[in-house]
Amino acid sequence: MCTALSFQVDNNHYFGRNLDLELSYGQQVVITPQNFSFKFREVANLDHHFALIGVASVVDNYPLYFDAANDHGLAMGGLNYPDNAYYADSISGKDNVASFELIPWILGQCATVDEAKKLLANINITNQQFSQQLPPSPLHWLISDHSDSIVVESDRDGVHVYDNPVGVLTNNPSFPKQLFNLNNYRTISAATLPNQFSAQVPLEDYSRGLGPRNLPGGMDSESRFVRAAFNKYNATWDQHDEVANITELFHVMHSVEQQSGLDQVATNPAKFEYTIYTVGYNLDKGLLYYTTYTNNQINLVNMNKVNLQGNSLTAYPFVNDQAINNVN
Ligand SMILES: C[C@H](CCC(=O)NCCS(=O)(=O)O)[C@H]1CC[C@H]2[C@@H]3CC[C@@H]4C[C@H](O)CC[C@]4(C)[C@H]3C[C@H](O)[C@]12C
Repeated sequence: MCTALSFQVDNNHYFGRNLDLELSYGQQVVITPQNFSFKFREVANLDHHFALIGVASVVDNYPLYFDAANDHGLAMGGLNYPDNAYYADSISGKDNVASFELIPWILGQCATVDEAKKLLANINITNQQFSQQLPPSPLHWLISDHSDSIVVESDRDGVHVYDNPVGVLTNNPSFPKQLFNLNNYRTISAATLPNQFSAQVPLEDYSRGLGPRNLPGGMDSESRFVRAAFNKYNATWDQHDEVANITELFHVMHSVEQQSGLDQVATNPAKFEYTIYTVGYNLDKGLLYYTTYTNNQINLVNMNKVNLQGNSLTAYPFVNDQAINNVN
């Protein structure tokens, strides 16, 4: 399970993502500079492209991105979409892009959601595997720029590119169903509303916080979709203060985190899915902030501190140790 979202506060643009899983793929924070050569299976290679910062497993010097942003402020995350994702064989005349190539192919060339839509117009997401050990993962993708978001789903009936007016994505069911489900929560409110149950039943406003009481609290993907959207739209953002906004972003992301021990893996009952990492990108400045399950401190990696004209990857292992601030 995973959650991703984007939001804007005046001239500041952010993108957040939780990775919820019971195992690690050896992921790190990886910066890909503009002259790193992206070799693709069928579409033309990208020898010169936009620079990327994100979370990836590096295998054979290839960054397999889970989520990333480019130096023009476009961000993208791949989230689990099991049983629905369907990748086809190559089709001649189409842009045949393997599922694991989609993030670098889009972020390497597109500065905006509109440009991504144009590039996606002729796509076929193929079922080629990165390697025998790494078969294709069933994913769908959230793509966001400074003002818009779209969702890409490759289903049995073809590739769909949906406008995403709320800028949130979790997992199953398909995006149109998740978006429709928000209608069921239209009376959830940050304010405590008057008793509408019946004038004949004197119900009391006995506690603060009754307005959003029926916001779903579950770890499942429908609950997280509704909760992430409500919490994002009702969060108190600041026009100017980057630290305040990043702090708020991590509160929203952690409001849909998976606490370890609560989400047992059906196929392996000794394991529990938990929020391995949370990232928050500042899309204007090329910044990647993160926390991990065992390190609540916010860590920052700045893409501009490496030579973005270079041709080799820079990888930073996650800092997983808890940083306790000793006060006395
Ligand atoms: C599993 C994760 C989604 C989290 C999630 O939702 N977990 C629910 C588990 S459960 O379904 O509930 O049991 C997804 C998100 C991004 C994915 C990587 C993308 C790059 C690369 C693509 C290659 O083709 C295969 C290997 C590869 C490293 C991928 C591994 C894995 O698939 C990643 C980590």
